[in-house]
Amino acid sequence: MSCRLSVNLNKIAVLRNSRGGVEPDILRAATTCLDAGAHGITVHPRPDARHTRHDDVVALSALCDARGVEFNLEGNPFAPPREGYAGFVALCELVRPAQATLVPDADAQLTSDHGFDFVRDGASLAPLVARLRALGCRVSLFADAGCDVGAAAAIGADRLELYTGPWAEAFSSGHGAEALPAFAATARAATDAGLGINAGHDLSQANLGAFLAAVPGVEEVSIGHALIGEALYDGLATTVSRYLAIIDRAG
Ligand SMILES: CC(=O)[C@@H](O)[C@H](O)COP(=O)(O)O
Ligand SMILES: NCC(=O)COP(=O)(O)O
Repeated sequence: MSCRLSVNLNKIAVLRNSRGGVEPDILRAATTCLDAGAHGITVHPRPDARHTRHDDVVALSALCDARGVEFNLEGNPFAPPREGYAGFVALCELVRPAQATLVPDADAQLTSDHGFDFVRDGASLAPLVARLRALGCRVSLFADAGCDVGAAAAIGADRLELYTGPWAEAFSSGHGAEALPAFAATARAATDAGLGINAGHDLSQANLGAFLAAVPGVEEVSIGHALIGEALYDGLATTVSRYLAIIDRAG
């Protein structure tokens, strides 16, 4: 199975918002990534609208629909709406993303840093997952390596997205080999339970190949922070094609 690459464009919006206005243009960035072969676009609009905003979600969703590629919308379904942020489920109802990825982030969190506690949150997640699936979305749940896969499978989602922050941290401190077995075991258990596997957070050109080589069945990676940073040096299209080459080599 060949893994697919969804490029997260949050960081393009960070740069744009730092000055107001429309540059860098998030639609142009998305088009460049897709032209370079990326399989889809991800955004994770946050309630404080610090990067991607309501209008970005609408415009990127339309672009992905027109291009026939996956739009992956991430967010916390329990975060209340506020001015400028309709709420995750309301956004999904509006744009019907091909994939809805549920992430348990607190409102003011710097970035995502953990998956769901499926035993604790299963009963509240199940009806939301059913509602999103009824919209036609594939539903993915953000999950820690070592999570309770049985409890996750009972919720009725299609996939788990493995939170790879701990992998990236272990890799950069020279302890990657110690971190991988928990990811591989969780991926195997999820596959056995009928769940697909996505992965994301702090994946980079440096750490992606080793992750894919060790963790079976990863169907999609969503990558933003490192990819946009690397693109400052090498250009967005070249950087996307380098990720695709890493994915190809991993089989
Ligand atoms: C779920 C996940 O790991 C990413 O979506 C990450 O949260 C990106 O969000 P930021 O760009 O706000 O860090
Ligand atoms: N789901 C993970 C994602 O979209 C991108 O995370 P990151 O590469 O920005 O850390």
